[in-house]
Amino acid sequence: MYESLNHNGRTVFIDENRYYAAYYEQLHPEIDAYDVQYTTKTSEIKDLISTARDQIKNECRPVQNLLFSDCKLGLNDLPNHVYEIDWDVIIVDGPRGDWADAPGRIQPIFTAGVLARSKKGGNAKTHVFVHDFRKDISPLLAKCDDPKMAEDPGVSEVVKQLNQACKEAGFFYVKGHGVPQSLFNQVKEQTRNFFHLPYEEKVKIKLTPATGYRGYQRIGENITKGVPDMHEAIDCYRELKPGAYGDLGKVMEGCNQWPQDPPKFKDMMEEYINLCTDLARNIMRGIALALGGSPYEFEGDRAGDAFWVTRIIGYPGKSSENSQEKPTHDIGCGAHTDYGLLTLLNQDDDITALQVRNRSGEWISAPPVPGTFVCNIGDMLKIYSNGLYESTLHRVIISSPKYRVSVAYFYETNFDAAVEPLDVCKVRVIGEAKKFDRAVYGEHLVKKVLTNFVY
Ligand SMILES: N=C(N)NCCCC[C@H](N)C(=O)O
Ligand SMILES: O=C(O)CCC(=O)C(=O)O
Ligand SMILES: [Fe+2]
Repeated sequence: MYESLNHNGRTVFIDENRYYAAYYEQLHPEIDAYDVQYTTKTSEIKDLISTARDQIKNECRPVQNLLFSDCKLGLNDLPNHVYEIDWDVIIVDGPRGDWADAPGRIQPIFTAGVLARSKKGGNAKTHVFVHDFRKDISPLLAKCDDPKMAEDPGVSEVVKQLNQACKEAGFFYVKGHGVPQSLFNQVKEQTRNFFHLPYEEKVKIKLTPATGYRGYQRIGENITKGVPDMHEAIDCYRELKPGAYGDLGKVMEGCNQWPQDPPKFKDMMEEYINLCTDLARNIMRGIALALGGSPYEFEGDRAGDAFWVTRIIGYPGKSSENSQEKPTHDIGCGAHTDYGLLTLLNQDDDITALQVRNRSGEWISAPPVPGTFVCNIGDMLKIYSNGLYESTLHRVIISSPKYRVSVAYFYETNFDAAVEPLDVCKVRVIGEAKKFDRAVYGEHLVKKVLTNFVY
């Protein structure tokens, strides 16, 4: 990649592992690779930032020659010429920062900033890209049962990031989520095993109106805006006691239908769903704080008895030698928004297919990041937030020949919740014409489910 992007220029690669740097140089003789020693720890982040602020006029000046600098945030042991070149592009994609003793990216980020600002050769810009978008929500999870969680600095950092992500993108990746990696990956593996079975086997748990729309649907059976989606799926919903929500609940009444094969599929999924429910409730506490409310805003009558939906999905590959049915087009799932509060998506590690529409109307890929959930906001949270947060349009486009699986967990409000903007949000979007009508979640869901299939 570096070679094709860089025409007659030079590329320097920096890594904290001396052996890796040497190996990299061997692989790419046109690149110079150097090793570097990071001296920070992510656990010191607060001190480091306040030192930098105190020293902004002295050691940690934004424009300076780092070779002679004592700023703790700067890297000063790289080869001299690295500081002298007017770089066009700097990419920061390391080192790791996901545990307390990890170095974190504060040194490369600070250094890149100084190099960009300290150019000698006129006005040309240096572009700095920082790859660091995964939200580690573990500080929030650690304090989620503490009513004073908002006062914890780790929690308030997560809340700030959630607010920014929900406002700007409507989508974010979550790590540090506490779902064991083995289970996280196992649900995808067993999903793959299920869809690999012959149709006769899968159709034993067929979805019909009589099953409360629970069970297996073949490729093309789900419809989005009139177009059949090129996916097969098992749909599951929280089970409702008969008559629980009167006529409204009737459509969704029924028992989930679990396959016999793979064995223990039901047990695995129920364990997974329970963990997702806890996780989503806790992320919603963070989002409640982000909206300026109490952490428990989405409990009680709103989502204290949360309804949930789980879709276990398989997408045939493009040339589909690996699937029983040929896809007739490449739309795995047409553009839609999700219906409830928050979606936790566990997608296959090595295939990019999910796309999200940004505020300028462009479709942006949301590639898999192993071990993380992709989260997005649903229609009910858009209403609660009075439109401060958008329920983002997304779709799945098939371009890989490989069969792709994903497991989407949807955390919703109470089935009978009457949803309207929170008071704290009405205040925040004052003067804006946008105002949302009240919606009853169960009505919204039933309306969607009844148009998702033609029976
Ligand atoms: N429960 C949720 N969110 N399901 C999302 C499925 C989106 C596709 C569906 N055919 C539609 O048109 O909505
Ligand atoms: O499979 C995916 O990546 C997304 C699925 C999805 O958006 C949905 O089922 O609502
Ligand atoms: Fe979706």
